Amino acid sequence: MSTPPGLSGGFTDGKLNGSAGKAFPHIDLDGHDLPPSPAPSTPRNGRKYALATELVYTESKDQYGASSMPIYQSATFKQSSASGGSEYDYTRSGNPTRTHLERHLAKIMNASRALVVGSGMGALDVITRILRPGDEVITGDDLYGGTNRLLTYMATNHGIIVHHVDTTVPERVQEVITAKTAMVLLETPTNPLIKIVDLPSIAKIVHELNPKALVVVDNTMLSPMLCNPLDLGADIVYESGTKYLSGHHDIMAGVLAFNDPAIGDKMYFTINSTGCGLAPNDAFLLMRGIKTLAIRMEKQQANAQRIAEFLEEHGFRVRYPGLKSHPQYDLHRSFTRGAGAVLSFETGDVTLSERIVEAARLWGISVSFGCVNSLISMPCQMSHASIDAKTRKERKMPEDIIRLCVGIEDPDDLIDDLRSALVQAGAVTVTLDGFHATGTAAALADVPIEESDAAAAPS
Ligand SMILES: Cc1ncc(COP(=O)(O)O)c(C=O)c1O
Ligand SMILES: N[C@@H](CCSC[C@H](N)C(=O)O)C(=O)O
Repeated sequence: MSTPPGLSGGFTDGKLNGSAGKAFPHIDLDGHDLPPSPAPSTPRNGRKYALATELVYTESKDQYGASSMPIYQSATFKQSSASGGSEYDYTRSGNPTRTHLERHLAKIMNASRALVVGSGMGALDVITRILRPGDEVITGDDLYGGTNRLLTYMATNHGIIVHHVDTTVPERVQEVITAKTAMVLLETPTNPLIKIVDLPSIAKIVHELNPKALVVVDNTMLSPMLCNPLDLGADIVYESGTKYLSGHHDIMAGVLAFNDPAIGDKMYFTINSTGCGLAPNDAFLLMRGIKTLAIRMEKQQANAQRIAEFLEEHGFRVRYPGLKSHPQYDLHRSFTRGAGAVLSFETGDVTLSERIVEAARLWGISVSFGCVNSLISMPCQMSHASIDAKTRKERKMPEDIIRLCVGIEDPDDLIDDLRSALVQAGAVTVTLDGFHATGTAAALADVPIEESDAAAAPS
């Protein structure tokens, strides 16, 4: 699949695409040529320029022409008459700073409308409120722990039937679609096993078999810089603005985007009714973060590629879609513009993984990702701990898996710190020629990822 129209300015494997710039000179990657960018003047949903340009380009509607939209820190607005006549009345219903951000997001997400709420989970909550008892939801068997928790809550308390299937195989989704399927919820790459879900194929299957079912995509792992699910057949795209979009881990935010006005109206109704819209101050910070998304993602992704290659070269089995060894390397490239900055690897031993994580100095032990500083975590004990141990085992989530979320630091510093942590933890054998993964970690590297994932697929 070629790059969708209007999406020039993306990049992959540390290389910028088209007119947006040149590869970082210190990155020696075996780069891949992207399809040529469409003419940058192709207008689409109000976009004229390459994405990197559109991220920073805003048309301020501020009365004083402020170059950065001010924070309208006001709960209420004076109306010109008792019967209305003013654009805003109350910040729960709408606020100029929030509207400015929403219009900007709609533009960069190729949507006709975008809305912002207090967190990524808040966005999913707004979406799932359209479900009714008896409705069926199809989703993955490897997905963010909080998403799993909310869907489990819906199933337990609101009569929603949730099917967890291996969404990396479109036929598994096809097998469970019925007239009752109201929603197919997809995440790609999956968190934390970094499996790739074929969004265009699944969206096509779902719309053919049940035109009423909504295809919902969580784009948190890629951001609009690397993927525009609405162009690939999604009806609703949402993401955690806490991650790449804001980029500094200083706010929580959630973003929703759609093209169908009826969907937008329903989502807005819920946001206004429940009062979960993003506060003006956070809207300001999110807007500020978005302007540097291209440059942050470019650096984070280039760093992630270096780290993934470093680990693989030293005998670890690494899950990262920028590596040719990833079983779905070509599929990922077919509908995205880069591999992102989250990767995971296994050691085969929980205690060993704990030792590595705790020996790291530069890498902070923290949940979340998409931020300027690099993080290391053990998903089964941290981000995915809300999935109970029995379910984790059934879904064959490796308890020892280590997730790395790569930031913008100097990559040599990150590699040095990781190397020291591996040595200190006893995860590698050091020889005069260098060092190599040892014991179970080394043995794991001999088992192709597709084999262990196939073993993990629920029957
Ligand atoms: C893939 C994914 N989706 C959604 C969320 C939820 O976002 P938030 O933490 O902003 O609620 C997270 C992380 O929290 C995530 O990793
Ligand atoms: N204690 C939190 C954990 C948040 S995980 C954040 C992020 N999505 C990640 O994958 O690291 C919770 O229970 O939700």
